[in-house]
Amino acid sequence: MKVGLLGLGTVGGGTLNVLHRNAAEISRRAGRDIVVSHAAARDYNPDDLEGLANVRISDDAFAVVRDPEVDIVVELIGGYSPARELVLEAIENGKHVVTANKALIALHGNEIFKAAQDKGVTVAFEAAVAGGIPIIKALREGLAANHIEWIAGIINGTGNFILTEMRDKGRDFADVLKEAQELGYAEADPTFDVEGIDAAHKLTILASLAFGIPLQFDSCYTEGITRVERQDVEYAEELGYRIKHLGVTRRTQEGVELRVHPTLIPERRLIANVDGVMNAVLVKGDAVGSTLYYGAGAGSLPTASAVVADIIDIARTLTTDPGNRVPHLAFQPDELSDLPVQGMDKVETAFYLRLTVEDKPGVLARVTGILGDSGISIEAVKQKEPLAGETEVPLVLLTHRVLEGDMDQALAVIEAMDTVRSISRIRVEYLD
Ligand SMILES: NC(=O)C1=CN([C@@H]2O[C@H](COP(=O)(O)OP(=O)(O)OC[C@H]3O[C@@H](n4cnc5c(N)ncnc54)[C@H](O)[C@@H]3O)[C@@H](O)[C@H]2O)C=CC1
Ligand SMILES: N[C@@H](CC=O)C(=O)O
Ligand code: NA
Repeated sequence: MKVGLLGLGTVGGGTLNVLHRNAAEISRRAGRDIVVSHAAARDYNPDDLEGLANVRISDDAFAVVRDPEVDIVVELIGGYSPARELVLEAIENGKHVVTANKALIALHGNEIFKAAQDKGVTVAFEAAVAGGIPIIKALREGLAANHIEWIAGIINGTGNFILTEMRDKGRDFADVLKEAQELGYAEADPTFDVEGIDAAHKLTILASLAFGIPLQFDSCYTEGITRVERQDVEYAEELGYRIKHLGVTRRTQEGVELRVHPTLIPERRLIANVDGVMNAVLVKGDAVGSTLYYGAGAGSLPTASAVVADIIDIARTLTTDPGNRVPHLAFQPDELSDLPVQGMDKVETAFYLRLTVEDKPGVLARVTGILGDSGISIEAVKQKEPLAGETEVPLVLLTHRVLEGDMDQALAVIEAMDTVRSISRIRVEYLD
């Protein structure tokens, strides 16, 4: 089976190397030899690549998707365009597609899967979510018996690497991000990682697979890690929590929650201890209960592992009737439902609040009084010592669960107090 490879960077290079190194084992699994015959890349480093001898390489990606010899196009160039046009043309030419491009799937997946279905080809995207972890396989196949209740995951390796290094070694945000870029973890535009956009792409995909809904990236609430301060990490730890960047999607009475944001998690939870570039996804199904999937969320070989697994899957089902293949979004395409994504004001979580207040008597009583008036009860309070020479003190509160709309109202009143300088808030999830 002949593969046309688009992109020879971190993931493309890893894919070429894994196909070369493990060729015999892969052939035994797939039932046929799988070879890269044609590749396109604007730039690549031949010293990092194995098995180049029989590969035709140019910088023309469209020549690959138009090559009649190519059976599968593997898109690893990233971005929206020309990735979308390349994938659609590959499908139109009757080729199967494998991609690691979560941005492409989250925004254009509905169009791409429709085109693939019409043409009877497969578009596989295991590497697009949580890198090497076979989470898409788990959701589409392993958990197919379940009514999925919720998913919560650390699904951006770069962000988790940054938070971990800041916490463990006190390193500077920009310095750790630079290292993540050098290690090949970060997106071409790293604001996608640190502003939560990459995690939102992945969560959008997970929600569709879990609940049988069309991809709706525009409705995902997205908050990144850039506003997490070191003192929040420290105070959270004093309270027995870790701060993780989490994607959460939950089925509710009214629809689904779809949200990506920093989150306090009790430190006793396994997922609170997932560090560095590792990812983890917790899935709660009604029959199976909670299941947890852990592994490298980014990097050359871990991501290539998922890409190559998809190629093998396609090789195994080449002769299967297209209608009998596993559906792209886990549910039969004519069975997708239109559950609405709920507004954040309807989401219920506990909250960590850090207020910077004037060090005066009565401020704490007034703050807790306002929260109480909105029906928000408090689990813990810590009033910190003022820093040397300062007249302002941090006031840290942990609340019980509350509707976000009620919290917004209470915080608007607290913010207006002349003794309150600033407020930061982080949602808290117990994940049970
Ligand atoms: N780096 C990682 O750990 C992971 C990356 N991904 C996804 O995999 C895809 C590839 O990412 P990386 O390998 O990190 O990127 P990269 O920047 O290392 O490699 C991109 C490759 O595509 C080539 N390229 C770009 N535009 C091209 C064009 N128009 N025509 C021909 N070649 C072109 C570049 O020359 C380079 O060889 C992206 O969609 C990314 O989101 C997914 C999971 C993990
Ligand atoms: N930039 C992404 C790469 C994998 O999807 C990440 O850091 O998780
Ligand atoms: Na994966």
